[in-house]
Amino acid sequence: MPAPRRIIVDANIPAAEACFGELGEVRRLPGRQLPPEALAEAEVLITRSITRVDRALLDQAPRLRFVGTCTIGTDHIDRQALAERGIGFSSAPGCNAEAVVDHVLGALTWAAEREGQELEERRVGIVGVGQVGGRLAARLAALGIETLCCDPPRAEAEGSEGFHDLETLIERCDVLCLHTPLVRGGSHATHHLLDARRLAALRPGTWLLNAGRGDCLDGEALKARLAARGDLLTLLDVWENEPAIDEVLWRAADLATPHVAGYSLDGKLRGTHQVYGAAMHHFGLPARRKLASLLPSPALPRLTLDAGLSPWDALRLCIRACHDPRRDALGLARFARERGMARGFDGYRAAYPLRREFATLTVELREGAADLAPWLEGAGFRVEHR
Ligand SMILES: NC(=O)C1=CN([C@@H]2O[C@H](COP(=O)(O)OP(=O)(O)OC[C@H]3O[C@@H](n4cnc5c(N)ncnc54)[C@H](O)[C@@H]3O)[C@@H](O)[C@H]2O)C=CC1
Ligand SMILES: O=C(O)C(=O)[C@H](O)COP(=O)(O)O
Repeated sequence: MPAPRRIIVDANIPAAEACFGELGEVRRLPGRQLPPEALAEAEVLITRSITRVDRALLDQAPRLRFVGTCTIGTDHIDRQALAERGIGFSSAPGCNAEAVVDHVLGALTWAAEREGQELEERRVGIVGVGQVGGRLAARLAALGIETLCCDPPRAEAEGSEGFHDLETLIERCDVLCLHTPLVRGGSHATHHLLDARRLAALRPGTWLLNAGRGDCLDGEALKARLAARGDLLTLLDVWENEPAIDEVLWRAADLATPHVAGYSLDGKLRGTHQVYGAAMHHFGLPARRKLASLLPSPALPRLTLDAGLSPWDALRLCIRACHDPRRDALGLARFARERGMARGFDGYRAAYPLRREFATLTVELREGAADLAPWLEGAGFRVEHR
């Protein structure tokens, strides 16, 4: 198959030239508004989640031979339409799952501090136990936190042991973390999975975190519950109608971030690299570029701890050294104030500060702090003893 010459990439894809430049001429464009003249010529289209690749877009792109999305989620892609036109496709499964889990730990440890509790006092329900939810369950278990998992598709395929239904999680958990993909039809649809009835059933004091997709939760119903009872702690990273999100819900949320849970540099570059590999394979070409050559060394490679910190204080310190979700909440607020919500939401994401994953930080423990090792390793940091 001849190599493609015209490649469109979303403007916010790091290392796009280094990778897709091996195929042909790379043109960066704003993903929400791809110009018709560029689509008319494009043979390869590489997106993130903000480009709706549907029949209307494909009608404008008659030369397209491959579409890639450097994201985990694929709800913005009409895969049936691609298949019908014989257009190759790849997403980047798992690419930023570690980053989302880092973000969840940052958000939950912040909530615990705000409420004057430790996380181990709460039972965490995980809805959607795939790449993200599964890794979250593993890290929470390593920290000694009780978790209940809900994943009906997995329960059906693998047997129900270890899985619970959503009603049980709502009834028994103090924290509910939503990590489902957006699925609009079928027996396991997730659109408004947390609907008015389920939101009303949440126990007073529940911490509700959504880092799946905004449409998995009925925002109007959540707003109504918060206005009527104000008895939930809400940690929202994804929203209905991004980027023009509901500003009343945004103000009501306790921690409101602009869909950046997966925004580590590591996660973004893994996404680019996975899709690059798939595109090269599609065109029968060798993928020579190595992921390691794209990743810079971390700006904060090491931290040293000595005796004196409790495990949770040590964890909070290391977590915040890598990623503090409050910075993203403040960033969204500032950008929204300066530019209006829709432009501010996208603007903050486009200017996202450098963030590396917990696994890039080595925590060196002096002798008096050696007993912190299981906690720090459990949370995802590398540990060395001195
Ligand atoms: N906030 C952010 O920045 C990010 C958000 N995401 C979102 O998180 C989603 C999950 O990511 P992964 O874990 O990597 O995907 P995955 O495909 O590995 O796992 C999703 C899991 O959800 C389960 N599931 C499907 N329908 C369900 C239902 N009705 N109830 C409960 N569970 C259900 C599936 O069986 C699967 O195990 C993505 O599809 C994406 O929408 C992903 C990355 C970053
Ligand atoms: O990977 C996914 O799925 C995500 O939700 C992305 O991390 C979101 O990033 P953008 O595609 O909105 O840049």
